[in-house]
Amino acid sequence: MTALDDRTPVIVGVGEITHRTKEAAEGLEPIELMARAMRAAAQDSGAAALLAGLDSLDVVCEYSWPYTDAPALLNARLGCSPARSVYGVTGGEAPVRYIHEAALRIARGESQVAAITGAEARYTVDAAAKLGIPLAWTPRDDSVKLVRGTDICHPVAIKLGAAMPTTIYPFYENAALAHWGQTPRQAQDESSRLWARYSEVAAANPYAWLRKPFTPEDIARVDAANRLIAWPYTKHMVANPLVNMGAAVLLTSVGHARALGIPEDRWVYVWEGAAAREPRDYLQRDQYHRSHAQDLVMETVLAQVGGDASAFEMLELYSCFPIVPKMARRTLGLAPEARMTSTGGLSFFGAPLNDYMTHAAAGLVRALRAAPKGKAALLYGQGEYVTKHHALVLGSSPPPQGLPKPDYDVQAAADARRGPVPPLVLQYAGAATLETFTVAYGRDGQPSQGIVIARTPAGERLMARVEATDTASLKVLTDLDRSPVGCVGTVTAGADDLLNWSVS
Ligand SMILES: CC(=O)SCCNC(=O)CCNC(=O)[C@H](O)C(C)(C)COP(=O)(O)OP(=O)(O)OC[C@H]1O[C@@H](n2cnc3c(N)ncnc32)[C@H](O)[C@@H]1OP(=O)(O)O
Repeated sequence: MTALDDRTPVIVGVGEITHRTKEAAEGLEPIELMARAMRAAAQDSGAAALLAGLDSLDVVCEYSWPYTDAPALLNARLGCSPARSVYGVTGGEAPVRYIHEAALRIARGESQVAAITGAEARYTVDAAAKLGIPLAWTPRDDSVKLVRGTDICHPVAIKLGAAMPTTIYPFYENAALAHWGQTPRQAQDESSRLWARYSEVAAANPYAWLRKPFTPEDIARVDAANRLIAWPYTKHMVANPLVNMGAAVLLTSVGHARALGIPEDRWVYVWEGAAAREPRDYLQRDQYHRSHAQDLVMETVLAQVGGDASAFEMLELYSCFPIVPKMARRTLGLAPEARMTSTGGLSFFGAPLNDYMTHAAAGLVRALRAAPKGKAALLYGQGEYVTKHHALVLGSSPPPQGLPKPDYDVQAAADARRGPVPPLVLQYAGAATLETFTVAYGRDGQPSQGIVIARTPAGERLMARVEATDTASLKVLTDLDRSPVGCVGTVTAGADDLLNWSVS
């Protein structure tokens, strides 16, 4: 057996905090949640000296209470002075990338102790705002630029109210179920069963926000407590950002872990990974029934463990909306009833925006420590609007291939799979075939409008509204027994320079 390279990166400490208070005055600000998670991670490693030697810090981009300089505030709270202190960019996959890149820096000998941390406190922030209670926290800095859908999406999508994740992911759901030959009812059944299993995991996770198992019926049934958000997703099928949560992951090298006396039963190894992205503007994509970037990332990590997903003892497949793990599990060749989370998912564990995957990493680390030697786990995060994909293989034993490979980018292979992108037209009248769609609902449970992406007979793409008063078209869009994708409607000029689509 070859000796283990001292530069081999290992995760040695994980920490999480979930602060489930209803009292705004008791709420902890995000920087404090991060500080507590970092201290918990150091304690978890068993080496108090670990934080003193921190040389690299990544703070996951935070939205609920923006700070002028979050890394500096955190370092001051912890008494650390890492040479590399970076505030992240938006994206739910970001923690996976930061862990991967921290491991590569350690393998290159550029870093000895690295931390990834993040937190959100939107539950408290929103509760305090509703009650008009000022929060005695570090002053927030609203001049900090936070990327929103309106910075990313095409102007026509913004005008149509389709620049939010809750509207965009249903475009993929509705296109994919038609492509897979499912009826909407079958797809809804798959989503609610899948989500029920995520909720069971959350129920057993002490850090989860909603610690109760939900049945598939609870998740799919539309009622006052579980209103439709955007067809076909109910409130229980979408990520819950109203949480107070923080998490941290600490990495070091095998050599340094030994020097600090960190016991081997704390070590979890970083094996390999892959990343790719879709065009940021979703109207510039070739179709909506799959993500080439996700496919390539999944295929690459599958090949890294020998081509059979059963090699993953446990998985975390990102779960902001059911379509993301539903697509990923098909590419991995997993059975519908496979367990795809160790955390509980963004609807039930909770969705601290960009930071869910730091919690997911913590959960997988704990699970791998308890697993037999030689086992692998898959950590897959996704960001923006089915846009950024990053997967990382962790292991309970040293990586079989030696130090992790520096190049994890599979972008060129993903791009090579793309078909032609249809030109977008903003003015059009006549027949148009439905490519995909959603229906947005108000708080009263009534549809506020349908939003469709359709193709002209010349193959151009357009985006149009279905008026709330066009009940015949909305009935076709929400028929559970027949997908409307592929059906031909008529486009006419509508209000605000936008187009209307209606069933012919
Ligand atoms: C790459 C990515 O990760 S993309 C994903 C990005 N994240 C998202 O898009 C978040 C999507 N979700 C949401 O925006 C919100 O959950 C919404 C808008 C659907 C619902 O939020 P609200 O309108 O504020 O909720 P509402 O007023 O109906 O109910 C509030 C209560 O429901 C809870 N709640 C809010 N959302 C959810 C949810 N998705 N699931 C379960 N409970 C929820 C709140 O915590 C609150 O609980 P309380 O009664 O204990 O105080």
